[in-house]
Amino acid sequence: MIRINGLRKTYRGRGGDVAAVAGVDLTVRAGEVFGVLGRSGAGKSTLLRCVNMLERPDAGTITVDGVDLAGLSETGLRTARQRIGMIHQHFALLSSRTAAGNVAFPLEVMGMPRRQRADRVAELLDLVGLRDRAGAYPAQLSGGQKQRVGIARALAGEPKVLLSDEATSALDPDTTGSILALLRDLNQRLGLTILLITHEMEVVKRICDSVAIMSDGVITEAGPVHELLARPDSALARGIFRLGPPPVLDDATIVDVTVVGDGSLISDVARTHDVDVRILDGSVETLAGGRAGLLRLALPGSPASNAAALSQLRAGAVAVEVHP
Ligand SMILES: Nc1ncnc2c1ncn2[C@@H]1O[C@H](COP(=O)(O)OP(=O)(O)OP(=O)(O)O)[C@@H](O)[C@H]1O
Repeated sequence: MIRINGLRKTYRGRGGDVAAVAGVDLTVRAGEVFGVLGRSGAGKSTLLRCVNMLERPDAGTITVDGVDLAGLSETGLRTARQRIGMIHQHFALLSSRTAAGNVAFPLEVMGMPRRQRADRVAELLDLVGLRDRAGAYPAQLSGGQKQRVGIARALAGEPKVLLSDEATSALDPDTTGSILALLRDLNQRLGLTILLITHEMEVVKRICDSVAIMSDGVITEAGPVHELLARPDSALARGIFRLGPPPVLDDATIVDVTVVGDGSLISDVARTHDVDVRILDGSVETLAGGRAGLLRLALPGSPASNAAALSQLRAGAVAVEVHP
């Protein structure tokens, strides 16, 4: 749905040049929630703003739903942008307009007739659970309600893609949870592809199917969350599952096992090989709706004597690391 190739954007300033995006390739598949995770200054906003050409890249191509954005005229770009919604950290609502008025704004720009517009606004406010606040001004709305208005407005042009620029960073944890749940729901109900940027691992854990980790203008790791968890050197896995250094135990095999699902693999292995598996430590998370965990196990005896049990673990787990 979104293809980014060789993207570069450098800001030139008196203090020197800043390569905000220094060569990025990314593919976001249709219907997925894709998160770009990184610290402040990593280049995430610049990357996102290039995807709807609010920022003109210095080099590289961006294709959204098969359309190469760089090749479009200003008029072509305006049309393409209607198919790419965007929501913002600080909501960017017009304070002089009600919730309904804010949602109506892009429809007015599109030239939709008044009667049809009123119906569409009601439908959009319904979609985000805010019909009863249609007449409220932004100053009368909570942060979560403002973001719901922002989401309704972003969906006005029936976009296929929604860009989210730190949409929950200004919200408290409970409200963050409800906005993330809404985004997930819209993703599933409307088949909406969502590309979001965030500095919060929690956002990735809650709704992302795929993730890219960005640092100093480049992507250091990218892919579906469950595939990244299977990579032994994954920074995502290290960020999600935090275990301390393994203890030193005599005559035991210590093994870290990444599992998805209900973790029944561990009891299967214990039963099949009649081995007294102990769980020394563990971290279990719900990721994009599914369970995943990193469990640190101790099996009595050496790795060689546990070869059969280890091979069953390798066959059933996402990743297995045996400590020397
Ligand atoms: N308009 C601009 N002019 C000059 N430098 C800029 C501009 N926008 C961003 N930068 C610089 O580019 C780098 C990347 O910024 P960007 O905002 O894309 O990062 P970010 O990961 O989104 O961080 P944050 O979450 O703090 O916005 C930073 O060093 C920033 O100072």
